[in-house]
Amino acid sequence: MKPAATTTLSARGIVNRFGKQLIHNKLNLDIKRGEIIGIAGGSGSGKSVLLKTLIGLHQPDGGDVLLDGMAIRAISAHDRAFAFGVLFQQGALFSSLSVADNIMLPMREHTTLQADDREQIAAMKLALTGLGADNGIKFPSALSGGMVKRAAFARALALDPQILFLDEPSSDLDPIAAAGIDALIQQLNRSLGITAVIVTHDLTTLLTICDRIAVLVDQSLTIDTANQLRKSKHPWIHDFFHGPRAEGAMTARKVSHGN
Ligand SMILES: Nc1ncnc2c1ncn2[C@@H]1O[C@H](COP(=O)(O)OP(=O)(O)OP(=O)(O)O)[C@@H](O)[C@H]1O
Repeated sequence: MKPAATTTLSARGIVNRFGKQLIHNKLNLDIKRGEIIGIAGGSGSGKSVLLKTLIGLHQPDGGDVLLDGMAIRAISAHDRAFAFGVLFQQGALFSSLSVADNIMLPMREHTTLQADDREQIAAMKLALTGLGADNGIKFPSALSGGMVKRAAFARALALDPQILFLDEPSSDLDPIAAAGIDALIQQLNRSLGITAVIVTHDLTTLLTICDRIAVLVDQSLTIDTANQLRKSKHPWIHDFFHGPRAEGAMTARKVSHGN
């Protein structure tokens, strides 16, 4: 059990709508420093829109997102780049740039680091994500799906962010590669104390590495530990945590946690 932590990112009364479609109805979320929090919910429930809102890429129709008490709309894109590292769903690497150049891009945009230092840092980030510095010269088209995720991970870590956001980090990966990504998130959280926010459908990720889970249902969030959410009487939450896939993931959790 981790010690009680302070809130780092706070969403207050978030409203998002597209035309007549209400996506978020005054939802609240407090992300604690150093936690791994999962965001789950049905397809189209608004998880990606929520993630974009949290990092300031989408301006909500109502409510505010605060980073350490400051409204993120008042924080410059430059400062946000240091606060948030983002791994987008498909990796979103630039295909015309090598892996190392992809990782160095945020450093070129947001720091005055010299080329030698940028290269050294890129090699370090590649090593940190288990990809190996020798993969830096490759282009994204030469990487497997798991390697793309790790390269995108290395880029998300380029500026040593305070909070790492991951949109479906293990989607399209085989179970072994997916477990490797989970282990990497956990390792970064334990060794660097990084806060991680993971949007995922992957029950194994949710049940084995997340301290808390925020479930997006009925345009709002229900947030708790997996054990408490498994007791929920809400039909969607109950079915999500008690379906055959959830029972398999619970078995994996018992093996890794012992409970
Ligand atoms: N820019 C946009 N304009 C109009 N509608 C949008 C826009 N972005 C998202 N939506 C709608 O908002 C809803 C939520 O989308 P979102 O991508 O956040 O869902 P999600 O929970 O991430 O889904 P999935 O799990 O399938 O990725 C969807 O109905 C989507 O069509």
